[in-house]
Amino acid sequence: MSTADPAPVVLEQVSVSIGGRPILRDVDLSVGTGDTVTLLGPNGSGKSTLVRAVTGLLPHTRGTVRLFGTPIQDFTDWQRIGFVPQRSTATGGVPATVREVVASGRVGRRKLLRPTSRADRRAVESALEVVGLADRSSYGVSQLSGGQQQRVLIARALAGEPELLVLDEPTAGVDLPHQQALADALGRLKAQGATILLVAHEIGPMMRLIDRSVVMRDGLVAYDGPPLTQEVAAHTHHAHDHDDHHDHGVPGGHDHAPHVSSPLDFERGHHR
Ligand SMILES: Nc1ncnc2c1ncn2[C@@H]1O[C@H](COP(=O)(O)OP(=O)(O)OP(=O)(O)O)[C@@H](O)[C@H]1O
Repeated sequence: MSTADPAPVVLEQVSVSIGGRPILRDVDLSVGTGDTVTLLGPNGSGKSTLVRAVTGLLPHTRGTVRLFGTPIQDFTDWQRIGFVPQRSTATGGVPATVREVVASGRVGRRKLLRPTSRADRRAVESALEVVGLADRSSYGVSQLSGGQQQRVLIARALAGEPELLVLDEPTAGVDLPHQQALADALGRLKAQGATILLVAHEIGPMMRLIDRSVVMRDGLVAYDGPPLTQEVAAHTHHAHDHDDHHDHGVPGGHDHAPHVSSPLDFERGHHR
């Protein structure tokens, strides 16, 4: 891909309010073609809100969000973007098989009313292999464990072969061998020129892919720079608050289980 391509993600002075409460405040962020950027930060700092604004799930109140150079309100090429939502926000209670959910990741790529192509089937098979669920493809998603359901969501996004992949804590509840498999799959996507924006508490084996880290705090970008070391990134809950936003320490940080609902929960009536 040429460097003249517009950056896949550009946020300029973006603010998001929910119920009148400011959640993101004047966020500037640019993710260039082929970059892998990890979003870090303590619980409630606005990471999920940011990725929901980037994926069009949440409207921004001020500023500009551009995807591949197009203001998000005019953007229609959604098949270029893959999204892995936070765990348990999109699979609970869905009466669908693993293969159906993964194949739904191809929908944006298919021509209207055309049967699935060989490329569709190959992409679905390969995504199922990557997450280690090929032998469970006919299982109902609700029969699977939480970690396996998370792997289904990852496979769905990979099946779409996106140019921009946004993942919100994809490895929460996923065991180490499957984290490694995901890192390998993301590495292959990256080698093909894909751009990756990753919210993560546990970077684990994905550390080697990271080009840049952005740390959120209280709805602001508190750090944007070289990747944080694996040790620092993996122990955010031990880090002390840093007021110097240009060092490599993580400002603040409490690791936790995600607890904030996503709009998908509301669609499915899963209020938490
Ligand atoms: N749907 C919502 N309704 C009300 N408040 C919300 C909603 N979504 C997020 N918030 C609030 O916005 C703030 C930022 O939440 P967000 O989920 O973006 O943080 P986060 O950094 O992703 O944290 P986590 O790691 O817990 O997911 C929190 O104070 C949260 O309570």
